[in-house]
Amino acid sequence: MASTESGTAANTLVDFGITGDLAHKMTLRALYRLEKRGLLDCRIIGVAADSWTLDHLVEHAKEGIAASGEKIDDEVFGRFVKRLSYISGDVTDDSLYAKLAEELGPDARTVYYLQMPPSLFGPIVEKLGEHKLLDGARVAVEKPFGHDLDSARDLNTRLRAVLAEEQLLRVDHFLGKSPVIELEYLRFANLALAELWDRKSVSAIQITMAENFGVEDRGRFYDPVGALRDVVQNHLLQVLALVAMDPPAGAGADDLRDKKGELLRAVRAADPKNYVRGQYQGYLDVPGVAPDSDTETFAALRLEIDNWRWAGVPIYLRAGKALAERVTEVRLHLHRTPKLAFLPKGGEAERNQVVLRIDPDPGLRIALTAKADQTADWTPLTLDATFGRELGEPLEPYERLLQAALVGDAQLFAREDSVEESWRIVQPLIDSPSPLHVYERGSWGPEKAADKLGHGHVNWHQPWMPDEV
Ligand SMILES: NC(=O)C1=CN([C@@H]2O[C@H](COP(=O)(O)OP(=O)(O)OC[C@H]3O[C@@H](n4cnc5c(N)ncnc54)[C@H](OP(=O)(O)O)[C@@H]3O)[C@@H](O)[C@H]2O)C=CC1
Ligand SMILES: O=C1O[C@H](COP(=O)(O)O)[C@@H](O)[C@H](O)[C@H]1O
Repeated sequence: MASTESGTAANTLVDFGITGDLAHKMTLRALYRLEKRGLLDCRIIGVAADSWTLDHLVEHAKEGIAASGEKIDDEVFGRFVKRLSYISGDVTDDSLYAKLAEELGPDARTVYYLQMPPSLFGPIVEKLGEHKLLDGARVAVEKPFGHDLDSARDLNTRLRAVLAEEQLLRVDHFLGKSPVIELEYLRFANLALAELWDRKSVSAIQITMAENFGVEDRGRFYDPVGALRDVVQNHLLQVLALVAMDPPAGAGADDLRDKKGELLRAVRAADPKNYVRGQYQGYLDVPGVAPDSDTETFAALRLEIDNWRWAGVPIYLRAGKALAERVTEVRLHLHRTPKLAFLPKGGEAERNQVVLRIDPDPGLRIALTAKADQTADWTPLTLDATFGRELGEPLEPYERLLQAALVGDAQLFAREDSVEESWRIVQPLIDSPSPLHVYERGSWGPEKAADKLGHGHVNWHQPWMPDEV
């Protein structure tokens, strides 16, 4: 196994897949933005199959960065380009690694970033090992990490045969989102939140990831995957781990990851009876989708956590494409207060809620109840904070993750145990998928999701949307 120097800043980023879609849409822009902030301190060696010239790659990068809405500063872009070189070749071919070794030279402290088809993660890492290119290096691999529990275990075994766990960074871009990172601080640095964060106060947790667009041009990728594997197994369960874990005992990457792993271990394997699958009308016409596809574009499920903090609190997750809004949020419903005689109508007020909006326009809402003068009834009262306004503009997820990979901070990457536990949790839903319900584009998914999962608890709440400007 290669030796590890986790924590040592890299001076070289080898970007496998630099000509691909993710690079074009997101990661080249993230590197450019790091350059603009003065946070990029390495050379970048791009690797892909295309026999492009460096000039072609530079033009392609510039066009992709501009198309993402980023205003390009020529001086910054010039500095960024000076860092770039490009090697073309097939990653299954040994000659590529000979070229790479020559380009790296003896002094490289390298991060290999694999934004590549996942079937190539194993072969690339093994070739790097065979060519003795892994000593002191880190390897960041994109999602998905496996397509079920067995394949995730196999991939772990294969990668761990040549890499120490500290060298392996499993990317989940949700872990780079600032409100997701903020969860740990908000929860544990504020008594006002910390004291109500358990089953004594919380009656249900709902996590929603809604997208108001369909699969568009990604049919070939999406159809064999579906919503459960695409975003629930990874993004939503990672968020749940941060929402529900106990406080880490220290500041190290493993202190946090220990607590996340512990929480996920306490989540019961999902029950197919508490799972609703949907497919939006028109999905079957998307190019690349099988004409009789049974793939879900919507998944809603109820989970339970067997520990002292959360026993008996239903955890609802839902994610879908072509829904009414684009919004991702975490919502805690608190218990009802007693029916006190002096309160309006002597009746029940709405439950208080705590909402963390992850996207768009991250923020925190506390939903309370008041009685306005002159009225005989309850009036909702919300206390809202918008992080952008209060806390300043954050790094974008890929800026943060690429920078963390380069400086050797593993905290924002998923560890082996949490990835495998997440697959264990959703595996029964993969093995026994529930029936598929077709839903209208622009709706909130199949009505079944509300009926079937909500009964006896709380129904899905309309997400908190940013104010119209
Ligand atoms: N696209 C997205 O929005 C997202 C993608 N991801 C993940 O990122 C990874 C990459 O996805 P994406 O960019 O969409 O994929 P693409 O198919 O667009 O790009 C794949 C890259 O891999 C290169 N490649 C493929 N096979 C070989 C080979 N044998 N030898 C050398 N290079 C090769 C391609 O080079 P060439 O073009 O020259 O053939 C290309 O640069 C995947 O794991 C995906 O799941 C994660 C989140 C979002
Ligand atoms: O990983 C993925 O995430 C995106 C959503 O990411 P976001 O940062 O825009 O919320 C999702 O659209 C895609 O299907 C999935 O592969």
